[in-house]
Amino acid sequence: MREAGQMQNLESAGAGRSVSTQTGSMTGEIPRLSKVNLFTLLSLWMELFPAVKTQRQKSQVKRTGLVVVKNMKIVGLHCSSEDLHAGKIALIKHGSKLKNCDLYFSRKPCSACLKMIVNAGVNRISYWPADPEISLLTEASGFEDAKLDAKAVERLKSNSRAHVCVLLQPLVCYMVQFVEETSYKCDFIQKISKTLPDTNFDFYSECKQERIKEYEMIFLVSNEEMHKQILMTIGLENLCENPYFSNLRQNMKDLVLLLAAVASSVPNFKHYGFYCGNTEHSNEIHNQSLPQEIARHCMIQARLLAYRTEDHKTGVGAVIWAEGKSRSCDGTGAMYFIGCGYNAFPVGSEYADFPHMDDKQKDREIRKFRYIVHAEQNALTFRCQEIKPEERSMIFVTKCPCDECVPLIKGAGIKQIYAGDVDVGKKKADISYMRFGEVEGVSKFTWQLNPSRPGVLEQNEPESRENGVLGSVALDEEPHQNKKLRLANH
Ligand SMILES: O=c1ccn([C@H]2C[C@H](O)[C@@H](COP(=O)(O)OP(=O)(O)OP(=O)(O)O)O2)c(=O)[nH]1
Repeated sequence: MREAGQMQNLESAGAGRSVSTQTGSMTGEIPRLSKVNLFTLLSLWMELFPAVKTQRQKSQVKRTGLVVVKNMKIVGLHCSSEDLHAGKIALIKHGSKLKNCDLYFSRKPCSACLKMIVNAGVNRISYWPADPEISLLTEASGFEDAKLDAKAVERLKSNSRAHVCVLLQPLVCYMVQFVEETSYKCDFIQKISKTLPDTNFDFYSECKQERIKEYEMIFLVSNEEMHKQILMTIGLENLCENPYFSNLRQNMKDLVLLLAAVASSVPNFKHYGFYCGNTEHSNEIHNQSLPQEIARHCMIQARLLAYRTEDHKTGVGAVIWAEGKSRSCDGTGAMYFIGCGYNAFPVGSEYADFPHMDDKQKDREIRKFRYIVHAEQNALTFRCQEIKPEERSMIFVTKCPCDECVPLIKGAGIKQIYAGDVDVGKKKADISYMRFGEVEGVSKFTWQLNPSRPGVLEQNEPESRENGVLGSVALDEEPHQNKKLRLANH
């Protein structure tokens, strides 16, 4: 038996199947991200959630991302705010529902957070083994406090029922190559590439290199000796010996590289972003839409989810967020997580239960389409919050929603769709994409050049929104005068 399409068990059906090589991966096999690595990557990514402008980084307390998982389903995506650490936010948001949950932190939580989440009865606390939330890479005055806190964390850990651990699985063979290849080939990059006058300019690789540098600075401790010292202080002396230490660092580097590749596949590039194609209403729609950096952030979450697909050929990820009426304590501002999923066969089915063929296969009976549950369908089925009609809710899908999904999205009361649009208007033999273009009452934002004239929009922008909350400060989207690629921070 397997879990739901939201979070299937990798080990049961994951890596190493034979496929018809549409992926172009080196062996013709499609690698798959383990659920543990997916949770870990999402926690790192949540640490990078575009900060609300007023958020100041308190020097010694590092921003931290958090993924809350219950019965293998993601029930919370959070990041710390100016006032509250991620663990405290989890406590406020989930309370006693944290019982038996697994928490994935992008940094080892501090003692104040740990005592509360342990007290709530969580099952497992996993953290990224680099600099903890109370930074140990700090100037002398704060170092003693940071060490004391690390000691208290160890004491809480050894006396708690919860399993507190580092969970990093090595990526399956060719995973990094596969992600790099599919990120480069993904619709967003291809759409930009087509418009670049200089075809030799590999802006994707350039973007990825910048992201790697940036994320290594944030998530890795560059100095190996320093990293060992941190591991010793946070109770991981057993990982300081080789080969454990070098394996750990290699795993960490691979995950950072993977994150950089996926993040670069939805880049902050010139005037590209998620826009409503209808220029007549563009101003009105623009005001309703999310800031581009948040839309890109959520689409990258969906892209990460797509690497858990059970479809041999086409991985699709979907994530649903909503915007509350006012900013909450979460570092995501007014935005809160509703649900996520990817395309997979029905819960409980075995790998061989259903056909896996695409429409190149003449015999329609052995095609996958009537069996596979779509990413949006899994996100809706396994959502952890209701979709409130009075709030703006939005779904991010890595490809255009098909005719089976569009009425579901609309019927569920989702107000906005952010999606790729490569298949829009296509009618294939067993799946079609005709309805997306015509659907009314839902705003659609697809990846394209800003349809309003660049410059004009920026100067006249009346108001901007920060993480879903109206604000008076203009968002600093890229200044676009330079022909050369300029890469902004995520
Ligand atoms: O809204 C949608 C549409 C499709 N899918 C999934 C279902 C199926 O697993 C796959 C189908 O993708 P596609 O239409 O691209 O067909 P394909 O046969 O995989 O590829 P091709 O583009 O060559 O036809 O995508 C979703 O999850 N959500």
